[in-house]
Amino acid sequence: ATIRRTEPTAGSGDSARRFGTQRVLVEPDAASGVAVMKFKNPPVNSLSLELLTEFIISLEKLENDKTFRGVILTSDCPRVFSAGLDLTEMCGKNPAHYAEYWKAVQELWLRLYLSNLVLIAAINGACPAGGCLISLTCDYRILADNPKYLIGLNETLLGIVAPFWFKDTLVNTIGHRASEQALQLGLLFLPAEALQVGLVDQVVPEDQVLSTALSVMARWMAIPDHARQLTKNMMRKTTVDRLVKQRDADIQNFVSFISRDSIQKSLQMYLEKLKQKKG
Ligand SMILES: CC/C=C\C/C=C\CCCC/C=C/C(=O)SCCNC(=O)CCNC(=O)[C@H](O)C(C)(C)COP(=O)(O)OP(=O)(O)OC[C@H]1O[C@@H](n2cnc3c(N)ncnc32)[C@H](O)[C@@H]1OP(=O)(O)O
Repeated sequence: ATIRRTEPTAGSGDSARRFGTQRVLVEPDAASGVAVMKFKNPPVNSLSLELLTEFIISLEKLENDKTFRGVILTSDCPRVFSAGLDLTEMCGKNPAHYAEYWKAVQELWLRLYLSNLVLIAAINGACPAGGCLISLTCDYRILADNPKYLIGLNETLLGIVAPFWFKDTLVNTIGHRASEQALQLGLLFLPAEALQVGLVDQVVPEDQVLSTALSVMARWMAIPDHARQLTKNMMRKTTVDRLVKQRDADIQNFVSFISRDSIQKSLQMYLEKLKQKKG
């Protein structure tokens, strides 16, 4: 993927020179040190290998540019934040592909979860499974108050299982008992329920998600970076190290699990159901 610069937005000067890749738009505002990263992989921002790769490249570019201290993650696709992992990457492929794909999923989580940036999820659409995981890696989550925008780790509804580091991220957010129930039942929460259980930090009208994210960002960026970053690291490093210590085993575990005939059948059936739903 190549990072492309696009023309500055009208009347904004250099600080809003947009850049990004085909599937990840980056709208940086150097003056405030905040960049907005938008997933743009229509129709539902499914986390394909390409999107994961481009996301990692764009995130790394922002982390290496000391101008930026905070990033807001949001969607350029209407009604959907992200539909989660791209199911077509996990069925009908070969073990080598599954391994490559899972390594990219791990990489995205590792980079987001321990990022030195302030990360705020401006959730402007449905946020199941892998989409929910991305929002959980952020420091703060704002969800649009729309009953269609469900959020949760619903993997069991597909007949698959969220791996331990998905589980750990949820437990770190909503606690063990709430996570135990949510993961086993594959719960997708309505905005009010997500707020109540602590899965999101704020629920606001749809047209206020981004402005709310910007004002929350200002509050987080008022904290001296070094102190905040060390504190974030203290809170999250044990969780991250659990995966780092067994990344290859986790990949092998994924490949053997996803390659099972029964799992392949569940995923195919689930994809078919998604397509019938439209018919
Ligand atoms: C012990 C454990 C060991 C190892 C680990 C084991 C397994 C690893 C996996 C565990 C982690 C998995 C995480 C995941 O993210 S799995 C993906 C789960 N995602 C979902 O369940 C969401 C499915 N999608 C939806 O519910 C809806 O699409 C959504 C997001 C609400 C939007 O609805 P709508 O706007 O009506 O759009 P459509 O449903 O019509 O979809 C449009 C189009 O997109 C296709 N599509 C939707 N979601 C996905 C997806 N996740 N991947 C690929 N494609 C998707 C859909 O089929 C439609 O396609 P079409 O061709 O008909 O246009």
